[in-house]
Amino acid sequence: MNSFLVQQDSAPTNPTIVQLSSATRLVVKVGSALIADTETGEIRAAWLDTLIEDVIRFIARGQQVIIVSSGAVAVGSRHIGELDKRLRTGMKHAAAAIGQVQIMRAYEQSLKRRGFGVGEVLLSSEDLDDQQRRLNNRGTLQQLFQVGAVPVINENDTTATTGICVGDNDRLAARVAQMVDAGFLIVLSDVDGLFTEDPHGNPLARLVTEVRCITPEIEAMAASSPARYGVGGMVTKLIAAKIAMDAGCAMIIAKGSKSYPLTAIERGGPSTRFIPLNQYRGTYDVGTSQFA
Ligand SMILES: Nc1ncnc2c1ncn2[C@@H]1O[C@H](COP(=O)(O)OP(=O)(O)O)[C@@H](O)[C@H]1O
Ligand SMILES: N[C@@H](CCC(=O)OP(=O)(O)O)C(=O)O
Repeated sequence: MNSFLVQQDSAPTNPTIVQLSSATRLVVKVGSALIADTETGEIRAAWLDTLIEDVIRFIARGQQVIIVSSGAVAVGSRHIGELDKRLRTGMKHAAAAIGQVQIMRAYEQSLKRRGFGVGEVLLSSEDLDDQQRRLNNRGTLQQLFQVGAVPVINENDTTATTGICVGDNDRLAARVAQMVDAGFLIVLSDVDGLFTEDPHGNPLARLVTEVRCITPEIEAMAASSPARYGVGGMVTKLIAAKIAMDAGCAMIIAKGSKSYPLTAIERGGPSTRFIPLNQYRGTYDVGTSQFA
């Protein structure tokens, strides 16, 4: 049997409803193009409100939700008049420092309207590599849940340079999911999921709805990002999927640009689901590495 299923017809829905309610803990990763308008760099506050409503609904049913949010550079660039250019490292740090404040303010305002607080957690690669730091971060996240604050994580961009950074929030989110033993990592992006090729390059590319094993064939589908602020494209999302699946966490990639993006996934909207071995209900032949 194939290790992935390609959606063959034009119906924009998944055949299986995703049971997000089954997880105690979820990590939701928000891509730059969702939080910041791609043309103006302005925060998409109305959209953010609908995401937060979804998050609060999950919390109300007893789940813990951690948000990993990109967008600091995209939002900050607008404030330093560099929206149209690829930024040099120093300028990127400045943009991130400015943008991060704006983003957190938007999360805070939206959560406050619903009676919740927000906790900003900025992580570097050392925070994830070092066991003691990982334990400290886990503890902090747990405390935030207890006091009714939703953790919003980003990479500590002002200190991140090549070699000492995670580099993209797909991997960061996967490592956070691993750190907190999340049941689901939901990657909200500007595409419905993994396609057989970059759909922006080939409109005939087909959506892959389910991946049980990241084979070289799957890896060959992924390209990097043509977007101005997106980092890594599908390449880093597949690396993230590997990290998550190895940790027993299912990962979902879905387009998050419309209102209530988590509700859309739960209602069976289009997505790619990466299912780890421990959640797969069929049989797996270790000898042939095949699913049946
Ligand atoms: N096989 C593929 N399937 C879907 N998207 C792909 C693929 N290969 C490359 N991409 C690109 O990846 C982009 C999403 O990644 P990115 O721009 O980094 O978004 P985000 O900000 O959500 O992380 C898509 O817009 C698409 O152009
Ligand atoms: N830490 C960066 C995000 C980098 C990143 O991975 O962006 P994206 O590919 O849009 O998730 C920022 O906040 O601008």
